[in-house]
Amino acid sequence: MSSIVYLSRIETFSAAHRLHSPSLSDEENEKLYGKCNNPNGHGHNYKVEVIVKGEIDPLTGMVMNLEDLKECIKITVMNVLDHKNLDHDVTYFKDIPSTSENLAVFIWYSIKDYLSEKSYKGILYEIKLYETEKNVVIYRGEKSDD
Ligand SMILES: Nc1nc2c(c(=O)[nH]1)N=C([C@H](O)[C@H](O)COP(=O)(O)OP(=O)(O)OP(=O)(O)O)CN2
Ligand SMILES: [Zn+2]
Repeated sequence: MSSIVYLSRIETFSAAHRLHSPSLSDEENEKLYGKCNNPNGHGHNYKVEVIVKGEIDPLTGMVMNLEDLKECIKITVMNVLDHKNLDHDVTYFKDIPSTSENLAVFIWYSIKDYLSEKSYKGILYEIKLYETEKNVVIYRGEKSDD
């Protein structure tokens, strides 16, 4: 019987954003998001933890080569999000608010697609995104029924 192990890597990136929903009026946005709706935005030093899950390969002793995970995060997260304005530089956030919840889902699908192309299909287990030291979002690819 093979052991199932969770392997994790953490990276940090800096990005600016403004919480603003295009479906709401300016007044409603200001009321809902408060200081985070500041028209000129604000920034965070985000921390993202990417966790993969799988059997230990008996030949290599690894669930996944960490060099591959490092490269994956560099291409899907760092190159796309680090030192960027999420709302202006990332098309995904053109029409949806750049909350941590939406950002975690964006990162999940970017990493999932990358890993699938690299023969690591189904290995992604969890994205844990720290917007601040106190505000943390977890996404595991789950969807509601509706
Ligand atoms: N559900 C969510 N609520 C909020 C989000 C979010 O992404 N999802 N984001 C924000 C702001 O962007 C930002 O995170 C708020 O920062 P801040 O209040 O400074 O962060 P802290 O809570 O860590 O700081 P305190 O000093 O403890 O207030 C707002 N809401
Ligand atoms: Zn913010």
